[in-house]
Amino acid sequence: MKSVDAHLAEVLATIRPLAPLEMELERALGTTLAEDVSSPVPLPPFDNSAMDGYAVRSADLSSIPVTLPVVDDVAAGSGELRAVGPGHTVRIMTGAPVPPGADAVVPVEWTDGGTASVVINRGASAGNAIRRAGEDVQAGEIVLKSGTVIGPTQLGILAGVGRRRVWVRPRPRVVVIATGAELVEPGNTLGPGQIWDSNSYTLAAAVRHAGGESFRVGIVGDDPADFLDQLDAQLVRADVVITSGGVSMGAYEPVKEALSPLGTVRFERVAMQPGMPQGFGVVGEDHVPIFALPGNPVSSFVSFVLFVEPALRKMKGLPVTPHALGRATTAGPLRSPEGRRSYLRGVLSSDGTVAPVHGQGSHQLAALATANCLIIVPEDVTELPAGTVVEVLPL
Ligand SMILES: Nc1nc2c(c(=O)[nH]1)N[C@H]1C(S)=C(S)[C@@H](COP(=O)(O)OP(=O)(O)OC[C@H]3O[C@@H](n4cnc5c(N)ncnc54)[C@H](O)[C@@H]3O)O[C@H]1N2
Ligand code: MOO
Repeated sequence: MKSVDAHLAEVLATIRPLAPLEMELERALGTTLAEDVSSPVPLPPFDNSAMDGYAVRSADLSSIPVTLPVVDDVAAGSGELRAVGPGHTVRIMTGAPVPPGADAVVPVEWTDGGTASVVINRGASAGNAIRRAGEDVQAGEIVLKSGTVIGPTQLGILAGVGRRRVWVRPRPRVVVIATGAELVEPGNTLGPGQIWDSNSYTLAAAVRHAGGESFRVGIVGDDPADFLDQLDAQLVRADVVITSGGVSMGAYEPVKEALSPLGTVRFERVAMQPGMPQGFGVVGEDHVPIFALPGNPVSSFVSFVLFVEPALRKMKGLPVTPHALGRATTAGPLRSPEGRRSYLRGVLSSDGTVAPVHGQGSHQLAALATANCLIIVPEDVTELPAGTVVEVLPL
């Protein structure tokens, strides 16, 4: 059997980072910056007031209280500024440019709030409540480097330096196709032998969680020709395709039957539990990568975590580092099949112990939903007593 590590290495050798494209800022959340972005101007662009109050010459406040005539009013956005001469003051609002002559701002709370003249009850030294031009960013300074994932605050600084469009590697577009004649869309009534399709929901959500854009395609039955038709129709909008089901040894395995003859998708047994049957390769003229994941709900999810998530990172242009594993002490005994690496579903507690959830079958989706980690049991280990230190992969 092929090792988990060898399978991941083969997947990553096929996957390429998506080509950068120029995108409207509004759409750029979750994408990866593909250029260094600098500011064309200093930020703030001009000295401005940090408070609502009065712009003064600090030397005029040498004896307190002092009454000064108010010669102007400057709101944020004011373009025309009258200089503050000796013995004068100008009423100023937060964010408004500091007029020439003034070297300090006195907050309104330290005054009687007058509009024609004002009584100032407290002194202020030069620079008080003034935000200097360039204090945040110098003109020409790089504010975000290529390779940064754009979150809300990164989007904010891009707007803050005046960008409308940016070069990014987009979020991978992932088409998710569930296969199986027994599957019914949730919300519909189950007939005999039927179950609700959960995999396409889990996988599409996992894609979004990992920073991709997912398209859940309606259920495909057990006919390989129908599957190929659906796949063909979807390829135009796919950077990657994920299918679930139809890859093992049964009489009706549409994914395997449809893709095997192409010669570009390999179906193999990977030495893991769950998730042993795996298909991976490329399809269509554009060689779109396709993950043909096993149908058991826990198997398809674990396969996503181990193989698809790193592939999406690579497509986004991010470094693919090995999964960050933690260590924990087992709260109960564990079992694992000989020769396969187990990813048991567990609950990791803050005291550093990890307990396997009740229900370790590959079909036990409810048990999976209670887990917060995968407990890794190496290939050569079949039993572990309680109290053993194990590696865990947080979910
Ligand atoms: N004779 C053998 N039988 C099986 C083997 C084997 O090596 N020899 N491998 C087993 C393992 S391990 C797995 S994993 C599964 C993989 O099966 P398939 O990928 O072909 O998936 P299906 O047969 O279509 O479905 C398996 C199971 O999962 C349920 N399922 C499928 N799709 C969904 C969905 N979208 N939502 C919810 N549940 C789904 C399906 O009803 C089946 O119960 O094969 C074993 N058999
Ligand atoms: O390898 Mo299967 O994935 O046990 O359920």
